[in-house]
Amino acid sequence: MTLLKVEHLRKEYRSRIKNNTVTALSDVNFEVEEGEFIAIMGESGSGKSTLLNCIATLDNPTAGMISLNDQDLTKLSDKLLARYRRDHLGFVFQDFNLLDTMSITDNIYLPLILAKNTIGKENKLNHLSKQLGIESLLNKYPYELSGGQKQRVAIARALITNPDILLADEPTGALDSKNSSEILSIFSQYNEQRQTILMVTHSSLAASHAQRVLFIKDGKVFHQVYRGNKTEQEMLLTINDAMTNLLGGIA
Ligand SMILES: Nc1ncnc2c1ncn2[C@@H]1O[C@H](COP(=O)(O)OP(=O)(O)OP(=O)(O)O)[C@@H](O)[C@H]1O
Repeated sequence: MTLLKVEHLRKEYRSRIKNNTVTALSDVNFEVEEGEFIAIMGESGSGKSTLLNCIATLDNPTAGMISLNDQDLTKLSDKLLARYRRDHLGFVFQDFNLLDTMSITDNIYLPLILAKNTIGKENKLNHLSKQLGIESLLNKYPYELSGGQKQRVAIARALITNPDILLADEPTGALDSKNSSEILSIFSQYNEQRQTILMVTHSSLAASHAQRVLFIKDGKVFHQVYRGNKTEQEMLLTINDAMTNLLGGIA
């Protein structure tokens, strides 16, 4: 079943000083099936974060349509959007975005508290913290944790509401290779349990965990590769080939 549809998405930014217009996205079209794990790649400034922010309803598109479960997000009022974001979307960021004044437990509970949906919160926390290996961290504070531990906590916080889609912007960008690989394995495991994931990344190694990679250039999706039956290693070679042949290399 199609979960997410992006049609003719356009985003322009107007500079206040010179009245210049920057076209971050010119005409983006793609669909995501339920249970897919998709990576979005493209060179710096190609519009990856803008695209993710529009899907996350954190930014307003200039034109076009984004629908999740047949609900057109571009037509919702700000109040309904905030609710929609809370109830249906999960977020993981490069810099974790945990609140230092709250314990790990309270950080993970936060989306449930904001959604006023705290019934069974202890069971949800127990389940996720076991899966993510963070049980011993629950009474600590974010500043006491390593980057890899913080990202596991951020994943628990993103998944505690059981979101339709997990949106991740460079989730391994601040991690060393060992922690990156652990976080990507966690994504793959949740994807095997049918969690839909959309991840922006610079890293072809990170993208090789996905089932499909979309390449953005000049504000459009201009190429995609499918994992199919390829191993991660074979997928990595395919992605690197695509980058070399089609983009002239991405940093
Ligand atoms: N708030 C903004 N105001 C003006 N221009 C912006 C704004 N946000 C992004 N842009 C411009 O839109 C274009 C796309 O930016 P975006 O951050 O989406 O790219 P990106 O592919 O995520 O880049 P990177 O990989 O470097 O993070 C760039 O030209 C950028 O300068």
